Order: sequence, then C-alpha cells, then structure tokens
Amino acid sequence: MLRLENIHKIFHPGGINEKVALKGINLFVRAGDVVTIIGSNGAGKSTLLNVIAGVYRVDGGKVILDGEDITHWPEHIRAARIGRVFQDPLQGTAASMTIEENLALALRRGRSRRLRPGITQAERQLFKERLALLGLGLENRLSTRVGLLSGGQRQALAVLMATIATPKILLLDEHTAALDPRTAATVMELTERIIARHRLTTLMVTHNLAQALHTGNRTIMMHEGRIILDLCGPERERTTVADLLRMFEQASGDAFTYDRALLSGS
Ligand SMILES: Nc1ncnc2c1ncn2[C@@H]1O[C@H](COP(=O)(O)OP(=O)(O)OP(=O)(O)O)[C@@H](O)[C@H]1O
Repeated sequence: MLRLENIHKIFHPGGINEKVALKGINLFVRAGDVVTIIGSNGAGKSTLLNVIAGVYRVDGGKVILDGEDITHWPEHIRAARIGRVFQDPLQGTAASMTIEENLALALRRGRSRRLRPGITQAERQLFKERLALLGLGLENRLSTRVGLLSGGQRQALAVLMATIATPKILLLDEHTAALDPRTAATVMELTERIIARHRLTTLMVTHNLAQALHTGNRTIMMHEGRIILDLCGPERERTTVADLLRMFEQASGDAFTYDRALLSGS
C-alpha cells in the first residue's frame, strides 16, 4: 500500500543550520496496517509524515502509494488520497465555517478548488450519519460555527474530516496530545472505531508508549532520522513499555529522552 524507499530529507542543506532529518528510511506498510510511530525528540517522526503528505520534498528516495509513485506530487493533489490530523485542534478545521461547510470542504478535498454552491441533501444526510457515530450530538448542530466547539469536539470533527472521503492512508500526528486525558481517551476511542469501520491503513505518531503498543498491529521506533525498531505479531504482543525502553537503549546506544513521553503502563 505505502512503500518508502531510501528516503532522505535534509533541512537547510549546505548551510550552518543543515539538519539531516531522515537518513534512508525504508518502510513497507500493507493495506489495513495500523502502524504506531514512537521515538525520541527530533527523531524525524513529524518529518516522515510531512514527506508522505507532500508538505516537504524529499532529497532522495521514493514515496509509492498504492502502486503510484507520488514522490513529486504536490501536497494538494495528494490530499485527495491522504487524510491527516495534526496535534493542534485549530489546524485541521476552519473556525469561521460551520460544521457542514467544514465537512463539505473535506469531502471535496483535492477534487475541485471551488466550494460548489450549496450542500446537497445527500451530503447533509451523510454528514449527519457520520457525526452521529461520534456520539457527541454534533449531528444536530450542522450550522454551528466550528470556533464554538470544544477542543475535543473539534479534534473529533478533524478525524471525521480526514476520513470522510475514505483516504488510502490516514496520518495522525500526536492528534490527542493537546487534549486533557479524558477527552484524549474519547477522541482516541473514536479514532480507533473509524479506522476499524473503514479498514483504514494508518500511521499514527504518539508520545504514549503504552498506547503505541496496544493501538494497531505494528510499532516502529525512530531515532535520529532512522527506524531502529519494527515490532509486530507475537513479539509486539509480548512487549511491555519497560522492554521498549530497553530496546531503544540497545538499538540507539542512548537513553530514551522525550519531553512529552508517557512511560507508564505495560
Ligand atoms: N522545517 C524545518 N526546518 C528545519 N529543521 C527542521 C524542520 N522541521 C524539523 N526540523 C528538524 O528536523 C529534525 C526532526 O524533526 P521532527 O519534527 O521530524 O522530529 P519529531 O520526531 O517529530 O520530534 P518531536 O517528537 O520532538 O516533535 C529535528 O532536528 C528538527 O529540529
């Protein structure tokens, strides 16, 4: 489904601030895989998602999505195939637009740059059905401006927006990290439900090591621009957070340092 071949990304090449953020990433993600991504600060996790989404051009390597070489496609063209949710609830939704306008934009993303006048009855029905699945009562508030919603409601809407056109791949970049723990748990539960319902191939960056192990079917660990660990199957099932930290130290020769990491849990 997604194949990354020898991806290199260098920021400010040749300058005094040169930073090699990705150093030859090779990754094959099968259709339906839900891969969690963990790693220390500055490991390259967000850069990796940005390279897949087309925010950053690569300095070497290929991005192949569903058999198509999308390495040189611009971000807005990839957007029709790639759903994305960011850490900041303000980033994925437009505050001054209503819930249904946001969903209409998401549904038409990458297809037409114009917002067609009006929203059809069939679209409105679809929005209501999908919003009802969130269980937050938003299906009765289609004309509410998104700026009036809570952070959690807004992030739940962002997940719905990223998935309403059934993307080939869903990219989640610490999308619950800015929420309080209870709201984060609710949004995570909704996210898992949506992924399962549409069997979405997903890459999810998380700072929560326990969550990384119990969400999805595979966990990769990054450090200094490389993938240093790739866990799936029975080996992953047996792995605890303490094992992960030990594995990190063995593979990187470093202590795991991550300012937002949640290390508790098994
Ligand atoms: N736009 C940019 N310009 C210059 N350097 C960048 C840019 N984006 C990221 N970097 C650098 O590239 C490296 C990887 O950053 P990235 O944000 O991908 O790491 P990360 O694993 O997501 O880190 P964290 O979990 O701390 O957010 C870091 O050293 C970072 O400072």
